[in-house]
Amino acid sequence: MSRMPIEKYRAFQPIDLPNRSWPSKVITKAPIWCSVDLRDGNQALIEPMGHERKLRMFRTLVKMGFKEIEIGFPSASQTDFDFARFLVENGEIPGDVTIQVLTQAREELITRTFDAIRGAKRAIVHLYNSTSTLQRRVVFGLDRAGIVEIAVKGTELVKSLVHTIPETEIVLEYSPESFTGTELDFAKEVCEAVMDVWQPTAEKPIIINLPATVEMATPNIYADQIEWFINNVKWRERYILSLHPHNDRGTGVAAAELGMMAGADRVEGTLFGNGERTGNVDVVNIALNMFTQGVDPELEIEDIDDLRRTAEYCNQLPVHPRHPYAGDLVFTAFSGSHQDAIKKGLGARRKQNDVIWEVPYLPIDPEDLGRSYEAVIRVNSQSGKGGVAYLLEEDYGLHLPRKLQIEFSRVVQGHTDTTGKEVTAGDLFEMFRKEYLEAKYPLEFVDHVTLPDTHATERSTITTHVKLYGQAKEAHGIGTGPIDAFCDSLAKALGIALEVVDYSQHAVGKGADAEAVTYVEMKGAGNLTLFGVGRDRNVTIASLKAVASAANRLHAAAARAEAGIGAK
Ligand SMILES: CC(=O)SCCNC(=O)CCNC(=O)[C@H](O)C(C)(C)COP(=O)(O)OP(=O)(O)OC[C@H]1O[C@@H](n2cnc3c(N)ncnc32)[C@H](O)[C@@H]1OP(=O)(O)O
Ligand SMILES: CC(C)C(=O)C(=O)O
Repeated sequence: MSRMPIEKYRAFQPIDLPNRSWPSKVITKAPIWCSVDLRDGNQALIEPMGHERKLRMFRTLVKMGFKEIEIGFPSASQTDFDFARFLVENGEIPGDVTIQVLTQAREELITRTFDAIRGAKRAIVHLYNSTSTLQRRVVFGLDRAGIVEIAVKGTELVKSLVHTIPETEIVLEYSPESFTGTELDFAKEVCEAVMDVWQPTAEKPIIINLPATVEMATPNIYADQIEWFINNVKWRERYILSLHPHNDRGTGVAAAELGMMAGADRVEGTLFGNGERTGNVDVVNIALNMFTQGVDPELEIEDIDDLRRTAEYCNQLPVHPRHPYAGDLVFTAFSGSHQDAIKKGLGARRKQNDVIWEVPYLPIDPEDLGRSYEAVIRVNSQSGKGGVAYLLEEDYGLHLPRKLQIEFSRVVQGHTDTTGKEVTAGDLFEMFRKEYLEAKYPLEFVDHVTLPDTHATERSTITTHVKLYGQAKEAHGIGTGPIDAFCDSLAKALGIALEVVDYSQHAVGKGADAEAVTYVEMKGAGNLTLFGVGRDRNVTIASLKAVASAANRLHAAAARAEAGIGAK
């Protein structure tokens, strides 16, 4: 028997934090957002963005309300350098937006970084070096002191260059890269050493960014690490604590949320989670999670489809159809019981005019994200009557009586089971038209004259013109109303015995274009009952057509039964 090689792996050790307080905290306000789409996102692309795609992404981020945007790694590539210069020189950076640039703690890279941001009003210089036990050993071959020295030297150099661009306010961000694989006491040591050099104040704080460069454990561990850091590192009021989660275990969003509960002030991430390997944390996801809790996310996400298209264009990568909030299918229900509950939920909302959003299976109102209800319910072989009825009602104004919904959904089910394919609202209407409105054989209604009986005012007499098996026929009847009289005429003259079981009618459309739609449930030979539907500008004609439709459907069902095919 095969076995996974579990001996190659070991469990992440829990953090010793007996009085952890984050589990009972609640997120009540948005963090400081920083987009890293143009840096961490970009460095992970198959084809990194060129100038035009970068600019489109930058303008989109500004429009969304990001106040801090990492625009690249200017010392690493000419494209990134030129892009920084373009933004600065062309007045692309709004007064309330701060650009951020990443650099390794290496002299030539730091110097070039300063050349890139010269002239900006304010810039965050983001300095990093890896601090994890693994990278110390295999990448740098250095002990703790050697790693601290890289960070300190880098910080000293940044500090010494600040005066060379006095027109630019410089904020330092320091990342002990691969923080999640770093012993907490060492993370404290290296961050405090950086702060000792930089000498931040409460008015001019440093940004300490604690990245889950690789997500190595459950998100509660990340929260513990953040809370431990806040409790143990000096000068809490002099640093902004920033999170930078990746998503290796698929829990990047959870890690960010628990990290915020643990006291973080700031979150770095990307739109829809593009980024190295499984991605950076998805800021849209976190923001909309907050929104669904009634907390202002302080990002504008009013047209999520447009945003998704922009991200897909800039990254040249698709967003998964099931991606939270943004995927093509997330506001779509195929399964019958979901459709039924959504239909009822939306109906109840319309009636009650509720402010609070509560619709089964829809944690957010699609309209709030610029999406429509149209895509909410789609029909395939997993669907029930609710979805079918919803689409016919929404798109064609047809309010099918409940029993007709059941009857017609069997017709649809037969079709979807055979094809295995989805059916659109247009397909459904076509099926409905063929099944009910076009049911004209063997009996076709042509015309009628209905008169109230002068001797008994409650009764109507009718003269109908129909075709039976293509032959024109005239028939006469009398009854309590036009339908009853029509049935009487059919029975007397043509031997078609029908009994009305249920009847309803409503208008479709408005004004001169309004039409009546009539649904009649009729009992025929052998007590079989089926619906007929008629549609006409004249309410009486709509009803008589409905009777003819039912007669034809009963006839077809009887013929199928006789042939042993089985009546519907
Ligand atoms: C987790 C993250 O996402 S961090 C950001 C990563 N992003 C990128 O790497 C994208 C852009 N990077 C690049 O284009 C290149 O790596 C450059 C231009 C920055 C540097 O390129 P190179 O000079 O060829 O060096 P390379 O990237 O291979 O770096 C390796 C060297 O830098 C050292 N180094 C790596 N990171 C750092 C750091 N943060 N600070 C100081 N030194 C570092 C390594 O120890 C190694 O030194 P060695 O050559 O003496 O062994
Ligand atoms: C530079 C750092 C913050 C980074 O990108 C990471 O650790 O993922």
